[in-house]
Amino acid sequence: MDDIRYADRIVSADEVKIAARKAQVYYGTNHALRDVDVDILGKTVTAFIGPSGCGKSTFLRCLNRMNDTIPGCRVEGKITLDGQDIYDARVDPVQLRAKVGMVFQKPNPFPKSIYDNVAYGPRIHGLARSKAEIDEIVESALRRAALWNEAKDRLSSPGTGLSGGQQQRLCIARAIATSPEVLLMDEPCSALDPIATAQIEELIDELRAQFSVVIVTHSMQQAARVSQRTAFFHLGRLVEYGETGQIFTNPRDPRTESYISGRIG
Ligand SMILES: Nc1ncnc2c1ncn2[C@@H]1O[C@H](COP(=O)(O)OP(=O)(O)OP(=O)(O)O)[C@@H](O)[C@H]1O
Repeated sequence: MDDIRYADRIVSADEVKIAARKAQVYYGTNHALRDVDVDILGKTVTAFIGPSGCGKSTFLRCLNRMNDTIPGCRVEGKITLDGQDIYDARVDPVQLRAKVGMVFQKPNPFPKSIYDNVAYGPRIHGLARSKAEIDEIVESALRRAALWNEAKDRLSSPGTGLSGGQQQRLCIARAIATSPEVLLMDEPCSALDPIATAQIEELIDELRAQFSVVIVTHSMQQAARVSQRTAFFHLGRLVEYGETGQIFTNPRDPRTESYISGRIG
């Protein structure tokens, strides 16, 4: 892949983790997302912002083929992970989702113990040969999700018994237990209070040392706090994509300017 020339800098093809070219999404006859071209970089937090219904979550779900599970939804164009077409018939979506994990808006732990929530992925993907190895993965994922201290004495208690913020960190631990390369987060803090939100934001910043993180958020303050790159979507199109500081202080497109100054949205 050739290097990519942006207005603000040249990005080496090695830095690109996920690339989309002319991505389209249809829900039946509704052409919800049009001609999206974007390069998501490795070890970077990328925020997707834009008014309600502009297609942020739809595009996020393209990146690990979660749209496959929606009846009537069709994706066209090309999306690659490390240069490999993720929509190729040979790609197993379950394996893909182990590499491109996802955390949803509402914490959704399985009705299982805290331990089993985290051990689930490594077990189904055969990532451990012994109980001791699974124990290690569970501890390490809970530590990285900043939940170990609160959970270590109650690993066999139900995950659903945790507070909302703890449940969301459990879902992050579950997603990172399979050692993904990319973590997709769809408004991960919208159901949380300010303290839990701050904990998740701190965690996102730490996770970027290991993963590419893509976060959909309605909060421009959150996008400005946690991300290095921001993509602004409007009416099913990617209008502008660049360094977060530039998007918020010096947007190039008038639609981005209107949105960040509160005139549309
Ligand atoms: N499961 C679905 N079935 C049918 N249409 C859908 C589905 N999900 C989204 N859409 C449509 O696709 C378009 C984009 O929606 P999407 O949820 O991706 O936007 P969004 O920017 O994430 O919105 P919000 O910020 O409100 O979550 C909308 O027209 C929406 O009605």
